[in-house]
Amino acid sequence: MYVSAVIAAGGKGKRMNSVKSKQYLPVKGFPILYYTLTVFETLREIDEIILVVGEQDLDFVRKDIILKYKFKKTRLIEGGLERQDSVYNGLRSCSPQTDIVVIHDGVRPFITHGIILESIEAAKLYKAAGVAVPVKDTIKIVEDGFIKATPDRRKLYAIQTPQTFMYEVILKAHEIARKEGFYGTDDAVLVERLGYKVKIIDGSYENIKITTPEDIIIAEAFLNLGFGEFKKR
Ligand SMILES: Nc1ccn([C@@H]2O[C@H](COP(=O)(O)OP(=O)(O)OP(=O)(O)O)[C@@H](O)[C@H]2O)c(=O)n1
Ligand SMILES: C[C@](O)(CO)[C@H](O)COP(=O)(O)O
Repeated sequence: MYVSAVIAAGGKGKRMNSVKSKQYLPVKGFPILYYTLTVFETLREIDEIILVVGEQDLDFVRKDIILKYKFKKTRLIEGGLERQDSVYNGLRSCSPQTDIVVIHDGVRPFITHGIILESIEAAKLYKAAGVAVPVKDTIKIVEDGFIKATPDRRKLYAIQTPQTFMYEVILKAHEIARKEGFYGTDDAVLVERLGYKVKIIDGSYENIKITTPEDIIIAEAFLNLGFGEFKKR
């Protein structure tokens, strides 16, 4: 089986409120994206990495990340306006022999090899798999500033990445969504709406998506503690 990874790193990171996009912010001396790519570069089962970045960042990423850190499996391509557009560009750039594609956010550096491998195995069995964790808070549905409903927490999961699919399934789902003008905030929803059952596999509360400024402090603490694949040296 030929396994491609699509790493989505074409966002502007508006919620981070920083001049530089958040995937390039340094944590303990290295850009966040360096950590995420390192996890995938060092996993033998990943055959190629398609890294999707904003058009304005292509030269900088090629020189200051891919060449500088000698990432051998990574190919760089241009992203789109929304995350979904970036992932679609990534999917179209996968090698023709791709069987399975692992889609991951460039800003989730604490993913582990173990979880990625489980997601690949689940995609082989079920065609579609997403990593998720049970929500810790009680979630309310709110309308016009008032609580409308309180869904049963036992059924609520926070979806993460990687989300891993048989290649032809996710490519078709993206193409249909584009044709119909449907935009979702993850990739699983695009196959859900076609009737596929997406297998949930256990994620990790460490697999945070670096989104707002306090997440940088958390990421630094996680690195100091040797979380993810970044064991204490
Ligand atoms: N046009 C886009 C938008 C987002 N992403 C990527 O998708 C991942 C998850 O998105 P999110 O955390 O929302 O990132 P941003 O869109 O950059 O953040 P914000 O919504 O705060 O602007 C990130 O790695 C981001 O770089 C992307 O590849 N292309
Ligand atoms: C795909 C995702 O990581 C699942 O949690 C997330 O939805 C992407 O982030 P965004 O902030 O919604 O773009």
